[in-house]
Amino acid sequence: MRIGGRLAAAIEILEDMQARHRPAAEALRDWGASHRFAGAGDRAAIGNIVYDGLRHRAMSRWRFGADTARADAFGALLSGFGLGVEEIASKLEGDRFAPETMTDGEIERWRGSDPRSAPPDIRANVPGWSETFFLEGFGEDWVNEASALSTRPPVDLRVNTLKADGEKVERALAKDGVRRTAIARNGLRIPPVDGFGRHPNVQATPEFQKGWFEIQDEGSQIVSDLIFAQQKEQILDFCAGGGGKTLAMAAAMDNRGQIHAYDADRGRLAPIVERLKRSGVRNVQVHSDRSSLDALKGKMDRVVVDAPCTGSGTWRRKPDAKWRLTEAQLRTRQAEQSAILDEASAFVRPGGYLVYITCSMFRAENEEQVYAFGERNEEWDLLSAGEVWQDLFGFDKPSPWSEDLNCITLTPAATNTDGFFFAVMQKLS
Ligand SMILES: C[S@@+](CC[C@H](N)C(=O)[O-])C[C@H]1O[C@@H](n2cnc3c(N)ncnc32)[C@H](O)[C@@H]1O
Repeated sequence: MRIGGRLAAAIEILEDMQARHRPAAEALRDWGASHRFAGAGDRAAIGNIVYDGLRHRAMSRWRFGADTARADAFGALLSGFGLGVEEIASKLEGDRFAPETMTDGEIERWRGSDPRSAPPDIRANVPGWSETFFLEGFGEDWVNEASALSTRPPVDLRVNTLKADGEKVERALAKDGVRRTAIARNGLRIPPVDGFGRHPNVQATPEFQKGWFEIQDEGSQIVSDLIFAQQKEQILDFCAGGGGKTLAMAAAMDNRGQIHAYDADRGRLAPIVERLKRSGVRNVQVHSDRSSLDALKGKMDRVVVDAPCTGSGTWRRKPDAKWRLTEAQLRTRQAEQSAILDEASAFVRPGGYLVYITCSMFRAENEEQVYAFGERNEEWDLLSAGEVWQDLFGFDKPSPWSEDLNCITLTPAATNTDGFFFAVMQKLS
């Protein structure tokens, strides 16, 4: 397919998403199933236009003055791919599969609009309602922080130290352009792709099948490190999901001690079994039944709450989610988070630790939850995650956001990772 056909397909998919309120991955998959002639390269290229269209949606629609899939898709080529107006016109010329090229009116509107004069939420490419929530956490830096969520993400790998080391994996994937991550100790990174490029399918490699590495964003690796899981400890991973952090902790513990992995949603927990096997993890007990946790009350050295959240820290990877999220959903997540913190805290032994993690950028889901928990429960102390950071990563790495060295927030702008929040509290008695 030429660029015109790819652009037309992206517009069709974006229209479908808008009309049926469906996630991008689902709309792309259905389009692929009904257009079997399109090869892997075409699908990836169409995906890039769709995802960049969603990443830059607010600014594209503002500049074109149109709330349309067409504005998203042309905006993707202009802002995401960095193509010029003339360049696009010449690429579409004579292509019978291309959509109508940009009209004089559209070009005039695009060129006549100055992005710097756009309202802050447009410059940040986020929903208007979220401005207040970004402002609470990042103050006058909020537009810079939020707009970094519109960049393309890398693919990050965590070397599974139970089976391999960094050099071994780096050698095996050298042709894929992997390099060491800046902060995470066992991380490798394949940088974001340009233009129509696509990342290699590293999950298809024999090294992945052998369990040498996992796909895990560097931010997720860093917070897994900050949990500071110690060999011989008893740890409850209360929101284990597919086990991303469980696996990282198991490797940090060198398969010693015991991790109990639980999730309220059995479907989300299910993949963990296969992943544990592939990774050679032997110190994890999976609990799909809540009642099987009863015997652990008051006995755990650490309890990890990787809470359900808005996922605003992952908008680089899931830009459709930012346009679907509502303030009401954020409020629902907050209520869940405080209930889960209260429930999970009962498993911590006196002197033990409660770790709270989200992949949200919003203070309302992060510091506010931790401070409110402290007010409800006086026998807990908020510890300095900043000191653990310095012990683990030193002083020469990109710095996370931290009001007081206690809680830590990673962001694409600050640490070049997905957005993550980390806090740890100790039970005094
Ligand atoms: C951010 S995800 C966990 C991701 C996972 N820890 C990882 O690293 O791959 C949050 C998880 O919390 C689970 N969850 C939601 N409500 C819960 C509850 N009341 N108790 C336990 N888990 C819950 C969800 O099913 C979801 O899998």
